Amino acid sequence: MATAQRLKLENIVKEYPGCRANDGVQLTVNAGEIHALLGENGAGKSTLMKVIYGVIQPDAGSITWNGHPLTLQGPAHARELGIGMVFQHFSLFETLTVAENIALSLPADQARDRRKLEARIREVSEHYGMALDPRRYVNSLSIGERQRVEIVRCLIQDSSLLILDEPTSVLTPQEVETLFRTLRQLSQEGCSILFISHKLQEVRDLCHRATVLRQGRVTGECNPGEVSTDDIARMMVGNETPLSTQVEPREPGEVLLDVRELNYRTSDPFGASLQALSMSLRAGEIVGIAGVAGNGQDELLRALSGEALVGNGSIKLGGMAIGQAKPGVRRRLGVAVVPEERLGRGAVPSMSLVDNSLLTAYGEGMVNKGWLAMGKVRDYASRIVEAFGVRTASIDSHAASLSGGNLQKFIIGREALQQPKLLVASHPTWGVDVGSAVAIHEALVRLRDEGAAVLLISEDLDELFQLCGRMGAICAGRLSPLVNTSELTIEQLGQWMAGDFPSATPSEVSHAVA
Ligand SMILES: Nc1ncnc2c1ncn2[C@@H]1O[C@H](COP(=O)(O)OP(=O)(O)OP(=O)(O)O)[C@@H](O)[C@H]1O
Repeated sequence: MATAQRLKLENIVKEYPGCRANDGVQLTVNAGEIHALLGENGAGKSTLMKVIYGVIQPDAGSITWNGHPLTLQGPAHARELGIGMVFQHFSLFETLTVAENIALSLPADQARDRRKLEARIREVSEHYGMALDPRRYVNSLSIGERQRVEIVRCLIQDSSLLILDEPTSVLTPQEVETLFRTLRQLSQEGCSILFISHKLQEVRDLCHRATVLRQGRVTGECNPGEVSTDDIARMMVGNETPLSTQVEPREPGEVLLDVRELNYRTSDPFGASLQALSMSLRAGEIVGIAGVAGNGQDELLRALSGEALVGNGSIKLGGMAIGQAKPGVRRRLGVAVVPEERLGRGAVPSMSLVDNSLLTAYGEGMVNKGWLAMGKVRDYASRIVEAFGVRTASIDSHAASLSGGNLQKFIIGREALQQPKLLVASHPTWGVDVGSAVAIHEALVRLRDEGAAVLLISEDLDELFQLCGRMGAICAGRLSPLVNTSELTIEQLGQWMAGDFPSATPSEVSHAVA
């Protein structure tokens, strides 16, 4: 018996100024199929998903839905037909409850009877093993629970196609397992799933079929279970791009950053206060900090960057106390920072790449006696785009118009090209394709070899083990000992991530670098 075809796209074209994001895309998704959409950063995946969800209209091409031609009027129309989407950045109101949030996307007749809606939320979430209390306020939910709200919201509307845009990048390994169980169950019940991810092993584990996009065009299809992750990566990035970084060990130099007994009380209700955190970083080494999101990583980055000024405990850079120094002063002393959030914190969405370059790299000869040397700013932006392979129509494009991974490459490039003494990088390869991840890793290793200290905060354990000379974990604002990576097993690191470690005393910290 032939499998029912749920969705068929033919010759979809979508053009933006200076860029053909989708260039004649063909795609079919069958009933009950988990279909991966793969491709390098800027390949056109998110654009295609927005076409399918009715957020944008294609310039050309046709969509067939359950055998019938379709012109989507907008997302509400898509939802009515049974097409649901879970975005990379959730669209929930923090001060409303789960049920209130879900009610907002339902037609009025379904949203009115709140009791009935709450019962339905409980029923759907229990059926799919995603425990959710409809009366809880969204601001009290973890990231994984928020994602559940988005998924349940789609399922309540009887979605028969669920689109997930990089759903696992924000989840802990345990949450990923739960999500995959739910997705497999949905697929067995006939729901189709379109799954965008850069994590190729996950795609192999979960997906029945994969379509690969490159520069807006389909370049291949495969059954991911039958090929290796390297084969899939090659389909995405071609033969020339290396798929992994060679990291030669290197003897580090003098202590550059010295943090002692740092206490910092966070005002973020979902963060973790830093408790007597001590560590030392030497010039010419990459030190990694693993941990489940929300355990103090952001607070540590704020304390080191100067976004938060700390008086309790000490931070010294090259022997100079900087705990009370503002971000601008620290930048002048050679501190560069890559925060986790790209839009809003790493870059201003409505500003061009040129202006975003100026924001942190102004010390690179861009300001002369109070006058801006715009030629230099433009040269700097062009150098970033060139050196880090940032795909953009021009350096005058707004940051918000870049694909997620390309903006990430731009921010890393902007910080790395300043040749900092200390780079603090949080999740530098989040949402970045396999080829670009290698380019970013190489940039970090180059900085190390030029004598910089790099603090790498990441949830990607492969990345940490590959790049770091020493590493440890942060849990509930406490830092484990930082030990030589060659002496650390993944099991031990897992225990440390769960908080099972003795507190490192200041003398142990000194010992670690002696
Ligand atoms: N609103 C927009 N204005 C101008 N260009 C855009 C806009 N949205 C996307 N683009 C461009 O379209 C291309 C495809 O972007 P898209 O976000 O679809 O890529 P992607 O495959 O999802 O990438 P990533 O893996 O990095 O998320 C990119 O070159 C991007 O700069």
